[in-house]
Amino acid sequence: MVDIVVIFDFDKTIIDCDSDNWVLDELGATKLFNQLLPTMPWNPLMDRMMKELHSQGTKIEDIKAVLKRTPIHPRIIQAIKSAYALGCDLKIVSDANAFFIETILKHHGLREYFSEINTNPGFVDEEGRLRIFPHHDFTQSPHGCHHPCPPNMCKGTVIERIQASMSMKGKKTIIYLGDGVGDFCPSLKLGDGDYVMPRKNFPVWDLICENRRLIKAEICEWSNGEEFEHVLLHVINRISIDRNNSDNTARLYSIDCKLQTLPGAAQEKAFSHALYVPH
Ligand SMILES: Cc1ncc(C[n+]2csc(CCOP(=O)(O)O)c2C)c(N)n1
Ligand SMILES: [Mg+2]
Repeated sequence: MVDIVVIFDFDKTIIDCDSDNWVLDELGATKLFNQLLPTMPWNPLMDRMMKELHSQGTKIEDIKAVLKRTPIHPRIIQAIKSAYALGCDLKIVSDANAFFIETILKHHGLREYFSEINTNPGFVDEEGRLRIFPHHDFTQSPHGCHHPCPPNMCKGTVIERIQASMSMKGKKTIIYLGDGVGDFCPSLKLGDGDYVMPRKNFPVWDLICENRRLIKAEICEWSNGEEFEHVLLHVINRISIDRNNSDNTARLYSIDCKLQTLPGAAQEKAFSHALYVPH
């Protein structure tokens, strides 16, 4: 049994673009988006853009078709399946939205590999319009984090909640993968024994390099789909081997304690036997 939780960012980590920009570009809405961006926060603007597209006749099926074409590296799909098969608990923490993420994951048959998706709510309303809301409602109160987190989501707060639930379930190690400035705060929350996998030459990697002393987790960088798979599976293997070694040490120690109560010849016989007993 592996007790590892793997937490993935989504945009530019699982998929190879920013999903919001991908959808707006593909539907020809980028110009209006850029005009309005100086006047509105990101989430309300995405919601507004979906309203504009809806009123111009864009259907949910058109948005889904664009999402299904989102670039994703085949080795990343395989890495997710392998990490799951090795017994890891997989979760997503993303500043994209639930509709985009779920549509893309379902298209690749990946939805059921994840036990949790923490992101901005996104759903289709009764008029067939996609609505997008902030994960954290910053109009009520700021989330209060001083790290470079967007106003609608502090991923560090999400990680702290996951850490609290892990300690109740006896899960021990986090592997966190991300690329953006919003992935720095959760990286700071990781402890000794955890792993952070920043995407090399992306904003979170720069922040981690500049603040190495603040990071308690082991840092394992990656830059493309092949490295994502290779590094992630290597880290999972290493944790499993370390865990087995410490379990074996504990088991041999307990055998040793029992043997010391036996007389000499019986001790030797029992010890050679004990080493070959499969567990
Ligand atoms: C002030 C401000 N600027 C930009 C954004 C939007 N934003 C930044 S990175 C990103 C992709 C995140 O997906 P992931 O977390 O999966 O990488 C998005 C949607 C924002 N919320 N606030
Ligand atoms: Mg990202």
